[in-house]
Amino acid sequence: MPDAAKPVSKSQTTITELMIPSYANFGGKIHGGILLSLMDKVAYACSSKHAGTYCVTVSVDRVEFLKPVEVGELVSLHASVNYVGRSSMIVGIRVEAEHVKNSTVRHTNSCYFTMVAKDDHDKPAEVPKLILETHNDVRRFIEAMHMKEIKSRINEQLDDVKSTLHVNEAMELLKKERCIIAFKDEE
Ligand SMILES: CCCCCCCCCCCCCCCC(=O)SCCNC(=O)CCNC(=O)[C@H](O)C(C)(C)COP(=O)(O)OP(=O)(O)OC[C@H]1O[C@@H](n2cnc3c(N)ncnc32)[C@H](O)[C@@H]1OP(=O)(O)O
Repeated sequence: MPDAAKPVSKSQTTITELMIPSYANFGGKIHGGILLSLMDKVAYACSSKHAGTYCVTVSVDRVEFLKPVEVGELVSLHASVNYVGRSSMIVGIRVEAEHVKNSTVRHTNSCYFTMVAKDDHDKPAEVPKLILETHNDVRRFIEAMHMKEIKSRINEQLDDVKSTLHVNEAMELLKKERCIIAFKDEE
């Protein structure tokens, strides 16, 4: 019988990994794909601890590589379940890069992974309720509720734009953009 509720603290997970030279891109900085893969790993570990089942990644929000990560730094990814629905969980991930020699820690990114728990038949499975033990837990839960709502509004608006867009009529919008229209013969 799965737990009816679990505290946020029970599934909080941190992964720390040394950034080795083979993780670097042509510019010598750590490849974004490596960081994304670590984020996926920690989101999976954290969500499956909460759910007690296999989980899948459904959606990734607010991944922005604003500060490069260097070879030799220790990257720590701190994950916690911020919000639960019926089968979905929003996992917040804080990424920090530590330069061991000069003892500096930089916050490089915070992002949000939506994970869904699956049962043995590959169907979405109900997850335990979340026990909010601190004011931070409550703040993150409420922020996630807002995030979900804003995202759904943005998705609706984008669908609306796509379904009502008439390219020939909208070309006027391109006048100030840095693009050149050069149609080749279209079949
Ligand atoms: C460079 C080196 C590489 C090395 C590499 C190593 C990588 C090391 C990683 C290891 C870590 C392992 C990680 C394994 C995990 C995967 O990798 S999973 C692979 C990628 N993900 C998938 O395949 C998921 C595919 N999608 C699905 O299976 C289905 O769409 C889902 C997610 C089950 C949803 O199914 P559905 O029939 O729509 O079910 P439905 O009941 O409508 O929705 C279920 C829930 O999903 C939510 N949902 C549905 N769509 C969305 C959406 N778009 N956004 C948000 N929520 C949604 C619903 O709101 C609902 O939530 P609740 O109300 O239940 O809370």
